[in-house]
Amino acid sequence: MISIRDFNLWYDDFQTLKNITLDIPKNRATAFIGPSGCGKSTLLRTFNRMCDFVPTVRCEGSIKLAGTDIFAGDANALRVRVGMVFQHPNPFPMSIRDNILYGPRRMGKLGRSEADELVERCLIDAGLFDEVKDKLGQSGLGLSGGQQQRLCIARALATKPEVLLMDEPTSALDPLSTALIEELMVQLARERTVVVVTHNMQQATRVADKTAFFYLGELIEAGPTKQLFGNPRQQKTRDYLTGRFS
Ligand SMILES: Nc1ncnc2c1ncn2[C@@H]1O[C@H](COP(=O)(O)OP(=O)(O)OP(=O)(O)O)[C@@H](O)[C@H]1O
Repeated sequence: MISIRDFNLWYDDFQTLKNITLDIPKNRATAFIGPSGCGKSTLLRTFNRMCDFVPTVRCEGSIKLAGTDIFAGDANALRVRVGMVFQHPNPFPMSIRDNILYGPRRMGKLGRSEADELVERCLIDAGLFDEVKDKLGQSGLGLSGGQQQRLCIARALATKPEVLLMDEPTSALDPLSTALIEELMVQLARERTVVVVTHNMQQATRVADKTAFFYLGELIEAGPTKQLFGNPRQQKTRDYLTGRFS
């Protein structure tokens, strides 16, 4: 679904990503792991061109989404296809219903019943419908942290993205909310491509079909999650997984 070839990225003259070549499979979950500062989030953020907002960024190489260069077209059109969920839940200060309709309304007018159906479908897909169905008009900010994160997932699903990027989506949540979101990631990845940055190795083993290990801006190793954790090919991966460095 996403094909990255010889990709390099600099912030000013600091090279953050070095010669990355990687394929992200369609309708699967892929995890990015590695020590803090190795470039996982930077790579994730290039997939929907969030890097465009950082004036000091310079890139070289190619990233294709379903065969098309992501840097060639309009960034907003790309972001409709590539949704994102952040580390800290960030509902907009508006109702649960309006949070979900925010993106679709910017794309065009929606009829009442079409909007109702979309809100219900996104909330069901995000595993939140039963908890909020009687208070869709209330503020999204009144929900618990875990519910807010599921609302953010529902909002990200509303433009029907083919790819969902998740940047440490559970690191601010309690274990129960984390378990719910991990379950959700597995379900979501059946119908769309999910890419998740995580510091939680167990999370990667639970949710990801493929895992990529980064170190100091380089992709050290990528492969099926079972193989990468069970039988890593590179000594550096082995050392990281066994806690020799963090
Ligand atoms: N906007 C920015 N301007 C300058 N440097 C940046 C910017 N964003 C990230 N960096 C630098 O790029 C490097 C990679 O950061 P990035 O956040 O991608 O790493 P990471 O592996 O996701 O780290 P973490 O796990 O701590 O989130 C770091 O050295 C960071 O300081």
